[in-house]
Amino acid sequence: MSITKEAVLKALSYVEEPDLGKDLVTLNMIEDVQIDGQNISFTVVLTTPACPLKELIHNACVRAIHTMVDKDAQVTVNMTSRVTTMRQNRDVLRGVKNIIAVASGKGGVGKSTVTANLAVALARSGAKVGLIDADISGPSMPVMFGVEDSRPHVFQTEDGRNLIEPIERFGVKIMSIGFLAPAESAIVWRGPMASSALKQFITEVDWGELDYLLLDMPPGTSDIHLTLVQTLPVTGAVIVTTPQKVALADAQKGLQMFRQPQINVPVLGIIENMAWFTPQELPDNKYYIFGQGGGAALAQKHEVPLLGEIPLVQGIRENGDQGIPAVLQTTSPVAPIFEQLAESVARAVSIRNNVAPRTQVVDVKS
Ligand SMILES: Nc1ncnc2c1ncn2[C@@H]1O[C@H](COP(=O)(O)OP(=O)(O)OP(=O)(O)O)[C@@H](O)[C@H]1O
Repeated sequence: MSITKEAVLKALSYVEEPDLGKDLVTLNMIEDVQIDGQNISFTVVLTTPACPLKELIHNACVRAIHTMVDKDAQVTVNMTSRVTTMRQNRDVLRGVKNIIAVASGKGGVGKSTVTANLAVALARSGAKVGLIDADISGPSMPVMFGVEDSRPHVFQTEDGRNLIEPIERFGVKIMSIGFLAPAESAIVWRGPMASSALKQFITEVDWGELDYLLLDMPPGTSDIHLTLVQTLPVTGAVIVTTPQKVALADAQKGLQMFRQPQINVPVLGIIENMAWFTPQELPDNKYYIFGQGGGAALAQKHEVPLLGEIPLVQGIRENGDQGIPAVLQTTSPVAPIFEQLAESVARAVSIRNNVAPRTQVVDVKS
C-alpha cells in the first residue's frame, strides 16, 4: 500500500515539541510533505533558529515515521525556523515580532555587555535582530560595537515621513543616543527629554522586519521604564544580576517592577553575570568571588528560569572595550556560553508566545 500524506501527518502528530507541550502538527510546524515511493520528506518549522532541541525533534520525527508508517522509509527532515510572535496590533514597530527588555536593578552588573553579546549570538543563529540602547544616561553600545563614530542617516519615506536608518554591525541593527550626541553631553538627556528621545528611537527608526528587538534598559526603575511600557508591548523582560547580595536585592526590585499590575510584562528569566571568576591562564578554574548560587535562588524564588550564568573573564571586558563582542571570539570558551544564553532566551520567548497572554500597552496617567 502506498504511503499517504495523511499517514505521515498522523505519525508526526505523535511528536511533541517538548517546550511547548503540543505536537508538531497541532503547532503547524510541519510543511511541504513530499512522498515518492518509500522516500518521505517534510519540513519542520521551528519557532527559533537557535533551537537547542533541533536534533531531538529531528530524531523523534524519523522514529515516528519508521514506527507508524514504514520501517524502511527513507526519511528526510528539513529543519527551518520562523520566530513566533503574539503581537497582533502592530501600530508601532510593525515588522517587529518580539521586544525583549534587558534590565538590571543595580548599575554596573554587565547588563549592556550581556545585551550586546546576546544580540550578536541571536543574529549569528540566523535571527533578525535589533538593539535599542535605552540606557540614555550612559549609552555604551556605540563603544561595545566599535561604531562610536557612526552617524545614522535620516531619509524620507514615500509618504513624506523622516526615518532614521539604524547602524548595522555584526548583523545587528543598532540605535543609541550615543549616535546623536557626543558621550560627554549625555547628561542633558534626562527626564522628559530622554523619554521623548527614546520614543523617537521606537517610532522613527526604520527597523524593518525583526525577530527580536532588544532594549538595553537603564539600571534601576525610572520614567524611562514607564515610557517603554507605555509606548510598546514588550514581549518579556530578562533581568541581569551579579551574585552579590546587594545586586540580587536590586534585581528582585527590577523583577517586581515588571510584574506590577500596571506594567505586567512577563519576566522571561534571570541571567547571572560574573557568576564566577576564571583566570585566562587557568580556564578550568572557577572562583566564586561574589558568592555562589544567588541567581539560581532568585530564579527559583520567583519561579522563572535561570537563563544563563556568565563568568567574569578578562577577555569579555577587553572585547567590549575593543568594540568586538566576546561571542565573536569563536576560539574563546566564552563564545559557547553566550550562544547557549541566546538559545535559552529564544526558547523562553517562544514558550511565552505559546502560553502567556499578550502584553498590552499600558495606559499610565502621570
Ligand atoms: N562577564 C564579564 N567579565 C568581565 N568583564 C565584564 C563582564 N561583564 C561586564 N564586564 C565589564 O564590566 C563593566 C560594566 O559592564 P556594563 O557596562 O555592561 O554594565 P551595565 O550593567 O550595563 O552598566 P550600567 O549600569 O552603567 O549601564 C564593563 O567594563 C564590562 O566590560
